[in-house]
Amino acid sequence: MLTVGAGHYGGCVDVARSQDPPPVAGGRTSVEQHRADVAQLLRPRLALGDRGAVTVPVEEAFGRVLAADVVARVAVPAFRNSQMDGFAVRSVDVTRPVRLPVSGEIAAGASPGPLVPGTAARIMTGAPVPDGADAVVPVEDTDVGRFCPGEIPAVVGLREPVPPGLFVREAGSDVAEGEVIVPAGTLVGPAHVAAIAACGARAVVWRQPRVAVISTGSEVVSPAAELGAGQVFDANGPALAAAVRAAGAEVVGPFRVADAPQALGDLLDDVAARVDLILTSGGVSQGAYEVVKDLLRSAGEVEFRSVAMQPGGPQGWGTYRGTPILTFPGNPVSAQVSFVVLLRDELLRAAGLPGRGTVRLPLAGATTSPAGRRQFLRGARDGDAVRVVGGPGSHLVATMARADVLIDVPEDVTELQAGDEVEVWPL
Ligand SMILES: Nc1nc2c(c(=O)[nH]1)N[C@H]1C(S)=C(S)[C@@H](COP(=O)(O)OP(=O)(O)OC[C@H]3O[C@@H](n4cnc5c(N)ncnc54)[C@H](O)[C@@H]3O)O[C@H]1N2
Ligand code: MOO
Repeated sequence: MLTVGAGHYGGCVDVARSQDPPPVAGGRTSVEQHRADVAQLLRPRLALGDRGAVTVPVEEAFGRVLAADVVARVAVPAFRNSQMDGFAVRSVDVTRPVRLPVSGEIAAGASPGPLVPGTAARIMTGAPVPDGADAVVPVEDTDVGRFCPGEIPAVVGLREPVPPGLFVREAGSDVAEGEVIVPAGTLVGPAHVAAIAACGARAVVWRQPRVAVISTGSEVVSPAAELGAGQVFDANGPALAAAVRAAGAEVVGPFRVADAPQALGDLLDDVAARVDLILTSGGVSQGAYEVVKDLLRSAGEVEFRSVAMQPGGPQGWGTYRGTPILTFPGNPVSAQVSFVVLLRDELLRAAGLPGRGTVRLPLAGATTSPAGRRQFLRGARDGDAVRVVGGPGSHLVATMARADVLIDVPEDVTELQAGDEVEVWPL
């Protein structure tokens, strides 16, 4: 007899099969019901304001929600400076066309002394306007015409009277020192990053949810390894880690663990205390070595059920030592679809980010779908319509990379024609 099972298992581990949920319609739970159960599990534990605040450098503030007002550490501009490359003058010296001697040059970054009355100083954009000067005449409006490096003209001819304040940017004209520049609760975007940086401030943001990502399976090896017989590269760890990050959360891991309950238990014990959510893939169907199901049935408060969706049918949800845990099926398309349909919006919400939503689009061509399962077909936008990409198989991980949406086909729909409207989830 050929025996090549997981050596970590003894005989048949028929642990508490009676814990299976009572069957609902067709023995499966609807996607809506499971989404609602996942939301009920996660929302109280992942509330944005409950995770504590952290101070981060401005470079790390993008995409985070401010837990406190950001206050300007300096005024902006911090000093009176020139808005143009030109000549700094006293407006009282230029009430009519005049020629003024050029008394010096002020480049950006300089710290000039006061302007000698009755003279002009060559000045560059952003350079401090010297005390005494109250206006800047752009070089192209003078008889100098344009600047050359190191060649300071002796005299400049100014053709028109100059009003006070011309092309001078006053200190604090954008924001005053101590002013609130971005209020608490703001989702930090690029313009906020610029404002926070320009004011020399740091950002106090809500800590991101921390999610441990665990791939299970004795056949699963690092994508950097050589592939042995019967092995597969770990696609789920990297994929779920990327998806978690894209949804505004921090990743702990990703980890890989063999079909060995003791090893998985040790890893869960280690991560449970330091994350807000544990995400596993694999080990939840009907095989002899379903490490996740077998361990968590006895050691955790986790329920397993069959959800009426494909891919992503076998699902578990609950807690492990008080930490929420979701167990996704191992097929790589199933794991990714599970994330999009069940978890993505919850993580986005926990990070204070908007959900991705769905849209309705017409199908570019006819397709079929099995009865009784809500299908999440891979699709690609095609002009104003959407077309199916590849087949329904949940192992088609490389094909999925050509898709940019999931096409949601309801349980009772078995045939769709070109032009029929379908619900579409963006990937
Ligand atoms: N008798 C039954 N068998 C299966 C059923 C069923 O209802 N009855 N359900 C099928 C469905 S649907 C799914 S989905 C899978 C789920 O299985 P598991 O969650 O136990 O996952 P595994 O068996 O560990 O792996 C499934 C498949 O995916 C590959 N895999 C796993 N992890 C990774 C990874 N990190 N990266 C890449 N590929 C991975 C693994 O090698 C298997 O090929 O069960 C069906 N069976
Ligand atoms: O439900 Mo499984 O996730 O079909 O492939």
